[in-house]
Amino acid sequence: MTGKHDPCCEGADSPASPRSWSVDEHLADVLAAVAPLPPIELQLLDAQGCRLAEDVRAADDLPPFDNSSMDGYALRTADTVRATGQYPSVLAVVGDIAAGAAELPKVGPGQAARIMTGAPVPPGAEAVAPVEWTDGGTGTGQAADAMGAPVADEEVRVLRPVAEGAHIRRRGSDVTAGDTVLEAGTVLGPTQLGLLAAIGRGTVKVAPRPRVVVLSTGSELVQPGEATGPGRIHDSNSFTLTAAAIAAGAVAYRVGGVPDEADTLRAVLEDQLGRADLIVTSGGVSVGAYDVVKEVFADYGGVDFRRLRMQPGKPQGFGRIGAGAGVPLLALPGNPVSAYISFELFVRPVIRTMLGAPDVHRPVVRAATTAALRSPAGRRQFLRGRHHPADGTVSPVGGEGSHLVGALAKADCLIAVPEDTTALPAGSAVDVVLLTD
Ligand SMILES: Nc1nc2c(c(=O)[nH]1)N[C@H]1C(S)=C(S)[C@@H](COP(=O)(O)OP(=O)(O)OC[C@H]3O[C@@H](n4cnc5c(N)ncnc54)[C@H](O)[C@@H]3O)O[C@H]1N2
Ligand code: MOO
Repeated sequence: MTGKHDPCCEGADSPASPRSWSVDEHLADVLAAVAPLPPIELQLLDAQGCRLAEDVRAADDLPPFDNSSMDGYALRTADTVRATGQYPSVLAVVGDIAAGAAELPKVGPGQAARIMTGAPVPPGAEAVAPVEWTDGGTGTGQAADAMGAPVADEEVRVLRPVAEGAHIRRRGSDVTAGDTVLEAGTVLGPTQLGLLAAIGRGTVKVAPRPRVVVLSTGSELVQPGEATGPGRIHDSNSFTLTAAAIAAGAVAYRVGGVPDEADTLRAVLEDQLGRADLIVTSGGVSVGAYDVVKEVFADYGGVDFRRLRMQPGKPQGFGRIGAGAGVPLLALPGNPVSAYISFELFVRPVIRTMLGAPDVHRPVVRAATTAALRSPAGRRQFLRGRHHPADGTVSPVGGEGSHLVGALAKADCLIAVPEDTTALPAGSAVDVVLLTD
């Protein structure tokens, strides 16, 4: 936004609002205000990546009937006991069974039916000889008598004995009717969705992905692809935050570049409220003269603006807006690094909580810093870093400035320096928040 003082990370605290919150206090307050979303029934492909909200049982056996695993001939094993390449068993072909066939010929002694992979095993047959174990047969197996009953038109020579059950996939050998095939809490990927389809489920009950509206405010913002002009910059936050919301498991809607005009912001919010389970804004939460975000949220009531004892990400807003219980809203600072780190520390856990995910927080590991670190007294600092798991070290990337998006894009972790620490020599052990999904 315009009219802002130096957006450095150590802006002066306002004497009018002396209270400040720790990172942990703010996180606890934010998480206390949200809960897992109620489950919904979704079409299978809409449920990809979602967590099952029910135990799923199979209504029927899988496979649902005995069927052939090979293209070949269904036959009786006794007919092939003495079969060899030199002295094949010669069987009369009494039918031709394609996958999906409903009418099946009966296979009697001395008979065989040509059968395709996946086709039902006909009555009387005890095994399937793959076509490679035969001479390939000499007919189509489709001849019928005057009454339409199948008759042997040609023959097939079987070149070796075929054991009982050979190349037959038995009914229920995969899944038995009544089995719990997937348990509540399972994340639905391609193979789980395939299993649901295989047992005939068209829809499934899941924890829905939260619908997150990401909105960046600031009259200086220009959308990427458009020319900037004097004093203008490209809106990057709405992309970072939308992508981060999707990576966290949400469905995200990006609303980029809402100018610092109260009426416009109000209208956009009204418009977006209907499709949001969560609203995330960036910009306008500090003390600038044009920070209309605070003004507009004040109209809704219920949005609290705070200063946190952290760097970056000091100014934060959160609450609920809209009718009834309202929609939870997190208002993040505009500085791009501040916005992203605020997302990782507060918004991501909110999304994970709404998803009912067991892993709400990013993993934290200990590592030795490869460089000396310094940090402001009384604030937990989150430096950007690269983690080297092979030797248990972490290297800071870029400086402290909360505008450094170039360095941010090279980082794969955050280095957390505690509030009471102002300097750490190289080699010191630090907490490292891993950012890789
Ligand atoms: N007098 C004070 N000034 C500032 C303080 C303070 O305590 N006293 N705090 C500083 C800190 S810390 C932060 S963080 C920022 C937060 O400011 P806002 O949330 O009001 O954000 P803006 O003023 O709108 O923007 C700050 C900065 O970020 C750029 N920005 C904003 N939105 C985007 C976007 N979508 N994409 C890319 N860049 C964006 C904006 O142009 C500014 O440079 O306040 C400090 N000031
Ligand atoms: O840049 Mo500001 O560092 O606190 O969020």
